[in-house]
Amino acid sequence: MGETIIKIQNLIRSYQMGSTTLNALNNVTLDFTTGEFTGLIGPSGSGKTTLLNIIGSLDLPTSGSAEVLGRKIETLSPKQAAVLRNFEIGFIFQTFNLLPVYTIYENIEFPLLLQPQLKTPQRREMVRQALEWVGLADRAGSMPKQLSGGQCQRVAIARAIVKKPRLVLADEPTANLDAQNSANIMEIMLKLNRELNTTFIFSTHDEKVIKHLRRKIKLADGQVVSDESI
Ligand SMILES: Nc1ncnc2c1ncn2[C@@H]1O[C@H](COP(=O)(O)OP(=O)(O)OP(=O)(O)O)[C@@H](O)[C@H]1O
Repeated sequence: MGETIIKIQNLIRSYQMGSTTLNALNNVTLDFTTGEFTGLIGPSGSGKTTLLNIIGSLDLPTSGSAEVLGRKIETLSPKQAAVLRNFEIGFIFQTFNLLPVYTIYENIEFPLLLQPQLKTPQRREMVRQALEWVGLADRAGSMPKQLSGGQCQRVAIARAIVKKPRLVLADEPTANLDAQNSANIMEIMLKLNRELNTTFIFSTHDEKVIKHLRRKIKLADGQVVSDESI
């Protein structure tokens, strides 16, 4: 059993829609430990992205608490939340979110520039290593538009892991990929999980992701309806 790194307690995230309140998350209590390879699974609108966003300190609970890597998300100032994200959490999105006017190298280097203590030679070595992890060492000088969708997602993975975060949050990472590319990026993430013990939490309804998960948390209408580990 690994160390508990995320503790979610009685979490509610609601949105006011005119006179009605919609509970995107409705009393969620969950723990996550180091080295998990876990998915939040559920139909559209079940609250997967909302939960990932709160864990990633991109959003705040309405009530309840979310403790992530020793910090209570609901108590962080915007600056403290940014520090947590910049230093300790990697993000992967379904739309890749690469910066189109920068090279692949620069895209991967970008999160390292937010850590001023890292000097150029260190950054260069870290980017080189991340490119190798995802099999794109020969494309450092390319622009995102010269790469396929699968290659762009591999760049996004490299960007997420270049700072060796303890936690990677991946929101529907295979949504825009075909079967072969999905298998490929899952293989890369499994390898990172195995070799660096990086904790991965996915939001997904893709069977190509689900079949690799060691823990499956099903959400429906903002609530946890099952939580199974193999
Ligand atoms: N900014 C917002 N304002 C109002 N309602 C919102 C907002 N963001 C999310 N919601 C609502 O919260 C609920 C949960 O949304 P969420 O995006 O977390 O679902 P999801 O499971 O990730 O869905 P999908 O698989 O489609 O991405 C939905 O009913 C959604 O409409």
